[in-house]
Amino acid sequence: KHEMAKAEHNNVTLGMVRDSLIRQEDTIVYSLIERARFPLNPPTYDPSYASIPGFSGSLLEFFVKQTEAVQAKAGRYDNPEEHPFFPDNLPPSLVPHYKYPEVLHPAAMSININKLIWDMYFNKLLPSFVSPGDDENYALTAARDLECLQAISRRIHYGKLVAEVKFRDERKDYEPAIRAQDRFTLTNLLTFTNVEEAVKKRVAKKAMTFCQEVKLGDDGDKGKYKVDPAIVSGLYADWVIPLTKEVEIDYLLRRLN
Ligand SMILES: C=C(O[C@@H]1C=C(C(=O)O)C=C[C@H]1O)C(=O)O
Repeated sequence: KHEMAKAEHNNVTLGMVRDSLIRQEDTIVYSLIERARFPLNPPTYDPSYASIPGFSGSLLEFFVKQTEAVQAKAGRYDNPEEHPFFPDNLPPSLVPHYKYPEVLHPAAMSININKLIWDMYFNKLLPSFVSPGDDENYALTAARDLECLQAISRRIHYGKLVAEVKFRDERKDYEPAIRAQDRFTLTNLLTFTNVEEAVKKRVAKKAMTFCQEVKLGDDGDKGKYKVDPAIVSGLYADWVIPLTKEVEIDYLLRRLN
């Protein structure tokens, strides 16, 4: 059903987890492409745009909170790989409980850095890759924003599984650093610069491939992309990779609790 089911029997490898991270790159790139179909559409984020009875906040916040409530009832957040942006007051799941294997240390449950992801997305990323303007498609715009947020959040919080596999593989190296709560040593242990470089290169290449305007015949206007590939690889370099490592460290610091 998902990577963590395999980890239960200790047969998940770092390579398998990395394969999932690679597959998630596609989802993230495509979600950005779909959001970039719309301009910024500022009223989506303006609390004074719509007066929704019984709700105070922007249309975007309304859309996310309501969507997360429905998805919670459908069982989405029973999956340890999924993290809500508004975890307080989420309704309980209404579906038969799927027994997810206890792969991660229980302390993993308390790790949710979606506030950081939310702020990065709306304050830094969104203005950098969509065109200014307003086409009044606010509900669709909010739906595309949530797709981007959920894809990015899932990838970053996968750092918990990456950290668990690394811990199991090299317990003797990680234990002393965890007991010392030594962030610096943990960061050195879990960092694979060659892998990070490969991630940034591959993401840029995927953006070049997925984002290009496909023309029949050769009418020569090369180089036009739906989303600037440099912005996509910049997202990984500046946010996705650093925040994934933050999750790895937060998880490892709690691993021996
Ligand atoms: C996710 C991992 O941990 C770190 C984070 C990486 C990333 O976010 O892409 C890549 C390599 C590591 O520095 C990994 O080792 O695969």
